Amino acid sequence: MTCRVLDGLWFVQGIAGGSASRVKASSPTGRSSDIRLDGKTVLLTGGNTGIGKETARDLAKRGARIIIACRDMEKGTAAVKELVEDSGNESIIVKKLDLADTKSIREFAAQINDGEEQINILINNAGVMMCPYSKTADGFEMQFGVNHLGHFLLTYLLLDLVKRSSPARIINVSSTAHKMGSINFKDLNSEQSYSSIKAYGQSKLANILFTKELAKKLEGTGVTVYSLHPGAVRTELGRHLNVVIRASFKLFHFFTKSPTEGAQTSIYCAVAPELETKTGQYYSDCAQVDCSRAASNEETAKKLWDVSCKMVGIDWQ
Ligand SMILES: NC(=O)C1=CN([C@@H]2O[C@H](COP(=O)(O)OP(=O)(O)OC[C@H]3O[C@@H](n4cnc5c(N)ncnc54)[C@H](OP(=O)(O)O)[C@@H]3O)[C@@H](O)[C@H]2O)C=CC1
Ligand SMILES: CC1=C(/C=C/C(C)=C/C=C/C(C)=C/C=O)C(C)(C)CCC1
Repeated sequence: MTCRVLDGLWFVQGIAGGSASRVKASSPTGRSSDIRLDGKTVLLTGGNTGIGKETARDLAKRGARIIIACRDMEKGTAAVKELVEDSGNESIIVKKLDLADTKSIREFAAQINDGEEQINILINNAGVMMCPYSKTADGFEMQFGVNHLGHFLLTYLLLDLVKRSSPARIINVSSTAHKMGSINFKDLNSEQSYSSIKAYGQSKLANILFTKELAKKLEGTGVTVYSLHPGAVRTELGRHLNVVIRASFKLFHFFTKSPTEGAQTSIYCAVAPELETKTGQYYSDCAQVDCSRAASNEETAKKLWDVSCKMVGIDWQ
């Protein structure tokens, strides 16, 4: 089977991407991608809907074994049924993972480490955006807890398996919203004051800082790491946006991407051969792009790493 995902799809650089121009979504070399993933295993968080489900669909069509990690088993089972039917790939499974609970993350990782022989591609995709103030089971602000700390701990717990599966890739789905955030070390959990948009920005900035620091630590291991902005994509992520903003997104439908289009940069980071020698970079519309200065600050990245270790109770040098 040949899958041509990068060819023939026209992407919209979303409103959140800063430009409304249409760009051709092709790899830097302009090649379409018919890469196969037979014999490879992909683990993807939040794969029951949105960008995650479309990423899973594509990678399943390439022959990979797919593990969808999601918090709602009913939704996850429905997604697996749909993806198996569509792709003809029966090697798609769902496992329970609630990133808002470190106990669930540890249980999930233990099951994967016991039951799986390899993880060649780990896609940290799940996310929550601009929710009303709430805390995870461990008392972390929800967006920082799920989007950053949950994936930080998950990656740590799966890393030996990922390393043993090298060449392997870790992909962190961030956002251009990282530009609106800063890491507020004095109040990471937004207990003193909460802005839902700043907290989202902080969590997405943390995704990029984590990517860069992890890439350095993994140099020479055969495991490469990427972060990305998928574009402004019509998914359930906007469920907490107010009605006016949602209506504007509907009105300016032309400037947003479908979930299939929004999945392309994740797929690109997962399969593009030209990325094999690259690590730690940030991508958008299937091309490497610059992230903010704050996201390139090595001191902040190191400090965030150390604080994150303390918060989730691990020693990760
Ligand atoms: N849509 C967009 O325009 C943009 C999206 N992104 C990023 O893309 C990624 C995917 O988002 P998108 O597909 O749009 O959003 P969706 O809301 O459609 O999907 C998010 C997924 O994350 C899951 N999730 C949320 N909280 C948890 C949790 N505690 N534990 C496990 N899974 C959880 C959701 O599960 P459930 O179905 O149960 O809620 C869902 O499967 C996110 O990281 C987001 O920040 C970045 C920039 C723009
Ligand atoms: C909820 C919802 C919508 C909006 C989703 C949006 C607007 C998501 C934007 C996310 C961004 C920009 C994230 C950046 O990191 C639609 C499609 C209008 C349809 C109705 C339901």
